[in-house]
Amino acid sequence: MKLYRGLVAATVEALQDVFVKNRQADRVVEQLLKSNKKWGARDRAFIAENVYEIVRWWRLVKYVAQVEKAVESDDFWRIAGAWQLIKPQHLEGREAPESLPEWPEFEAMNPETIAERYQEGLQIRKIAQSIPDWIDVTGEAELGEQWPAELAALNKTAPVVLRVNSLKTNVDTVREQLGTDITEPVPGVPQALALKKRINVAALESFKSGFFEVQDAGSQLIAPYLDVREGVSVIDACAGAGGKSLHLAALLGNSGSILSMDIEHFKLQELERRAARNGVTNLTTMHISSEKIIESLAGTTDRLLLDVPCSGLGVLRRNPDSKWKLKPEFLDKIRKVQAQILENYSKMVKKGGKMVYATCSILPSESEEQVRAFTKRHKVDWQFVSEHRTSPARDGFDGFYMALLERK
Ligand SMILES: C[S@@+](CC[C@H](N)C(=O)[O-])C[C@H]1O[C@@H](n2cnc3c(N)ncnc32)[C@H](O)[C@@H]1O
Repeated sequence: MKLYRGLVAATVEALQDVFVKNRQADRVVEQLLKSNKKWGARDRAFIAENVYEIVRWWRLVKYVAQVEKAVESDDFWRIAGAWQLIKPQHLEGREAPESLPEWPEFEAMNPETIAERYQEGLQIRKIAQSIPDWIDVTGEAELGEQWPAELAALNKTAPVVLRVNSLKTNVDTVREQLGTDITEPVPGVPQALALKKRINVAALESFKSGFFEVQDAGSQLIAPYLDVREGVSVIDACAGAGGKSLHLAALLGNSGSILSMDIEHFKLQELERRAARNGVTNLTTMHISSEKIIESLAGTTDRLLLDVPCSGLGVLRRNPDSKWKLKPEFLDKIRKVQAQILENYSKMVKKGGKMVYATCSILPSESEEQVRAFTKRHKVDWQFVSEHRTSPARDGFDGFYMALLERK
């Protein structure tokens, strides 16, 4: 395989944006690819793949390239070069150049030292699995023996999964449209279709017509967990851009009502666009501009979804850069926010109504323990019904937690 200087330079530029300018990897790649119309499909795939792979394996590649702290352009070139050399051993089916081109940036690089450093790095879990010390310590403390398997699974590339929109079509029709050779059903997740081959789904007419949304299979288990029945009222209080609100609307067949709320107004605007595309007619949005809004809705809803903000440690497969950006202080802070949301927002549920508390975290401290603490404080008015976890290691889904509670 031949390395092209322009493509490696583009990869280096993107990595600098992610690690020096602290920008989000998916935005950086999207913008970069838009900026050069001359790149063909293979060039684009090279840049996107290499940027995401290096971001995912950042600690390991830095170790191999002997870069302590990547600051200068030279550091990033060395990292990109080292990745080219270790990639075929590290990931199945990846091509690599036989040796690095004789570019000035690669002059001081010795392939033998790189191979030795790679073998050394593999002996140390936090380097081999490319994870910051504090996350490794937290994961082990909270998950014990299960941590190494989850950690390894979180470093795999996530599959693209679609949720077929039952308001407009059905799974068989979408399968036929996209091709039975590139789609497969996901056992236990009735509206899900996994893609066997990566395609640009957003460009498809069937996507633009609202026949499906992109949503991980684990995430697709959350809306059904709320046990909605035709005609009920639902509040989705941390609705974001509405992945689960849209699913709830489909489960309700547009009956009843859905109130989608969030503290970020721009996310609700995106939700409204998606709702229109999906043919949703039973949904309104409300921006949470103050706690008073929550108080004013006390005792008004049959069902409440609290898909709370969290560390995102269950979805690292999709957002590998977040492991480098996440800080322990944020985790402490977000646990307090989760407890407050559970405490204050649960008041919106009617007596006899139900609530789901959900996270996309693999950590019990953001999930099971929050629910245990809440039900302990609310023995009189809340009943724990059930809980479920999806596991990247066990199911191949993202790591979600969901608990169902009933108000007495
Ligand atoms: C896990 S995301 C929600 C994802 C969304 N439910 C979906 O399915 O696409 C959590 C959301 O909670 C919102 N949020 C953060 N703090 C909040 C608060 N105090 N009240 C309501 N929403 C909040 C964030 O803006 C974010 O959109």
